Amino acid sequence: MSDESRSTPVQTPVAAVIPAAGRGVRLGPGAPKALRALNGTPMLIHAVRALAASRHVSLVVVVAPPDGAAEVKSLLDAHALPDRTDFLVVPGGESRQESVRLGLDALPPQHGIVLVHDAARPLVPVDTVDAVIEAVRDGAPAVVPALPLADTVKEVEPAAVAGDPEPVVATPERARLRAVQTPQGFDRATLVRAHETVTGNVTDDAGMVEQLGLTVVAVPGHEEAFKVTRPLDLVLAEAVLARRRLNDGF
Ligand SMILES: Nc1ccn([C@@H]2O[C@H](COP(=O)(O)OP(=O)(O)OP(=O)(O)O)[C@@H](O)[C@H]2O)c(=O)n1
Ligand SMILES: C[C@](O)(CO)[C@H](O)COP(=O)(O)O
Repeated sequence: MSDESRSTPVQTPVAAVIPAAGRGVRLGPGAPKALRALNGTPMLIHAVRALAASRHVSLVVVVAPPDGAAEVKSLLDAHALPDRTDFLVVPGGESRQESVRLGLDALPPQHGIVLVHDAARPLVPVDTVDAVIEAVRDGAPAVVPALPLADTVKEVEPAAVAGDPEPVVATPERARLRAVQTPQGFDRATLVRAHETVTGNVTDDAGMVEQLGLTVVAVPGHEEAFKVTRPLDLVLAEAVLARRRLNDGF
């Protein structure tokens, strides 16, 4: 696309907000999830490097566990990032939504495009990051990376007691479903408006933009952008890192 036909000029600076303030309850006991090691390096550092690998990203805002901002700042100081990338650290909130809002509040004015990326998706490839940025620059107010599903999905009547049988009420057509990842990319003003306007239970930022009545578009996600949620995901993440080392000839 030529630069004249873009709604967001190619020079518009891009910032990434990385919510990293969650506890990681589903991962089991231990340090806050973002600070746990993958192959000896904190998950958060992998995630920050993954976003900073994009030459378009000039600022990374890390939203740290509420009492962990100083520790996160020291970690970032100790692990080199590209010279072109600045970073800020702010303390997070009670929910992912609140943590993202606190990250947005810290952004300097010049960043017109914002990516929101889970620290819990430490291995997203740079091509996925760049595809999201490109789609925002091409005029989409909100962009999600997404993958087709491998499993058939059922809608159920949730059981009152976990583990009890649950009646199946529907089988949505799988071809129309996608599993959504991060980074999700936004025209900044749209994302700020969504966070000012939408309340209630949302599990991703693009869902808030949908509630404003705006169009969200999906671009191809990547299997390595999976979210580290449960213990087996740590095993998978270390295996992906080992495969990368082999491919890189280390
Ligand atoms: N109060 C919160 C909760 C979550 N997150 C971040 O949002 C991302 C996605 O959340 P999830 O994977 O659910 O992480 P946790 O909330 O830590 O996981 P759990 O629900 O198992 O505790 C993570 O990078 C997490 O650190 C955050 O910044 N602030
Ligand atoms: C934002 C997200 O990663 C998109 O798949 C996901 O919705 C986060 O959900 P979680 O319950 O906070 O893990």
